[in-house]
Amino acid sequence: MGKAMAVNLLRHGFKVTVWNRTLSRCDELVQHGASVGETPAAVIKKCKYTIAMLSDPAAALSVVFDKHGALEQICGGKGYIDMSTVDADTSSQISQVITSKGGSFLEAPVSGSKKPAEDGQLVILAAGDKDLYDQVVPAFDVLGKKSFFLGQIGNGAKMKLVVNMIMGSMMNAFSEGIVLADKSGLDPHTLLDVLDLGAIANPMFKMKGPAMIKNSYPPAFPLKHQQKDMRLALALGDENAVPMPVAAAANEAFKKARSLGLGDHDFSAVFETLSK
Ligand SMILES: NC(=O)C1=CN([C@@H]2O[C@H](COP(=O)(O)OP(=O)(O)OC[C@H]3O[C@@H](n4cnc5c(N)ncnc54)[C@H](OP(=O)(O)O)[C@@H]3O)[C@@H](O)[C@H]2O)C=CC1
Ligand SMILES: O=CCCC(=O)O
Repeated sequence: MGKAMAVNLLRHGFKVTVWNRTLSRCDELVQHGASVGETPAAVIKKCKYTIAMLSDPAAALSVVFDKHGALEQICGGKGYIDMSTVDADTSSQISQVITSKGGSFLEAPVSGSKKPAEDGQLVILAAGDKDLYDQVVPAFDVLGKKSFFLGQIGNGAKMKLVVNMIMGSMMNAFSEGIVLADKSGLDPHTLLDVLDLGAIANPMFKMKGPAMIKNSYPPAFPLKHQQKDMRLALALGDENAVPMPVAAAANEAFKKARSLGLGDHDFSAVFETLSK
């Protein structure tokens, strides 16, 4: 995601300095015109605005708090925008330390996967510092087709988790439907055609269905991240005493898929749990 987003910014004339834990993964971006910062702190030192796109809460915290992390160089006049999918508490911790050093902070997780990231078609769910939001709208306009400003820190994280909880639950129901159609003697391709014409037609079924029928799961949104999002959404449900039996069952299926070694496949690979 980070690579696709950086390429888009470069294409649209933004000056971009990149860092990645595995630094060699920056090479392709250098070919597109990016400079490399040796550490997160070096990126912050050089740039007025820094965007983070990291796997999970532990990674997001590590890049801020660890040695040579963002916190070492953040100061007044600099903005830090975390676009990773994390929980509200992680986001609040980051916001607190960034602002305590005079920096401004925005959480801005995204809907949309690898292709929308490449095409600048993400949906951006921002919350936090409104001034910073207004300053970075030109970059958001390149990265996404629509940005929402959702108010106080945590609201972006929560909205993202609710959306992904629904998506993960739908993927499980969809998988069961394909298997049920197949095992009961129907053509699963016809099922896709029927679904596509009715009230529950959606881009996810349309894009992923044909590959799933062939047991092919080219990674767009890695299954391990979808399971992380189910886990974080269920924790949000715990906090708010919201019963979520459907999401809990979907989370179990994603955990099972991870145990089968499918974590780096697309999250549609949860389909495999139905035949294993
Ligand atoms: N893929 C998708 O379709 C979407 C993903 N997201 C969210 O965006 C985020 C990134 O997803 P995606 O790009 O797919 O994930 P990837 O697994 O492809 O990339 C994860 C990134 O996090 C880095 N990272 C992991 N752990 C650490 C750590 N401890 N310290 C520093 N860096 C670390 C990795 O570095 P390294 O290269 O060294 O491993 C890599 O750059 C996730 O929060 C995901 O949920 C949101 C919308 C869509
Ligand atoms: O967090 C990942 C979302 C993937 C998508 O919206 O297609």
